Amino acid sequence: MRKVIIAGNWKMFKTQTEAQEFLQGFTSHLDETSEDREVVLCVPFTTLGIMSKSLHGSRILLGAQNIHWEDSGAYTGEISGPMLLEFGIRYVVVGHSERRQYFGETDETVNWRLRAAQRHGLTPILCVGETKQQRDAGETERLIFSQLEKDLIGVDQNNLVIAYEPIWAIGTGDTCETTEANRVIGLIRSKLINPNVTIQYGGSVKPDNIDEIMAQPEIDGALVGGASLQPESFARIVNYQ
Ligand SMILES: O=C[C@H](O)COP(=O)(O)O
Repeated sequence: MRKVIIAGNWKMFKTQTEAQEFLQGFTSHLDETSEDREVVLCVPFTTLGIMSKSLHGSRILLGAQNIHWEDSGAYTGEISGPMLLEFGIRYVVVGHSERRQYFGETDETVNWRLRAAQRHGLTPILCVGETKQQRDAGETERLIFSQLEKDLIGVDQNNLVIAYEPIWAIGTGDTCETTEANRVIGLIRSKLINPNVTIQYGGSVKPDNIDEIMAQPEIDGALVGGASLQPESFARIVNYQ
């Protein structure tokens, strides 16, 4: 039985005050019927402290958006596993396309970060996905298989979540056809040693498309950016039918 995980990725949004305001609205909108799924918020480092306190005893789990591969060292601007563990987090996003595109993340550094997360008992959410150009050139499968092959060297597939995020669908409102997302996720699963890895879809997930996305047999959850910033819209996504 595969675990269903709906995760919000706040990216570089929300101050501590805004994070607390979000939680007040969000928790009151969660349905009891959604208890069969895990709810995760991957928040900016600066809100981990306040979120950790506010979520104590709650069903909502906390995640970070990056982790360095070393435990400490001269790496200005980076955050390590032991630093994250102090906040009681369970998940960490690794290899998001924005990290790959704007911050020089490579498959090699993604692999190091994945293994560091697991070394500290955290569950990494590995993001893979193709650009519009790669899709149009018919390179989607080759690119994703290459990412998986390189990123997963030495990674324990029993403590792993994968998010298929077509880059052209991120923040654009241009959602991937649900049947196509299902097809690609099925292909990703076929390349794994552990077929029970939770594989999410990410890219313009909204309250009005989540039911259709989650009805697809290969899709085990969602990694939600923009629509996770508003309490009502993220609660509607978590409460999908
Ligand atoms: O991590 C989340 C994804 O990048 C999706 O972002 P989005 O829901 O704003 O398209």
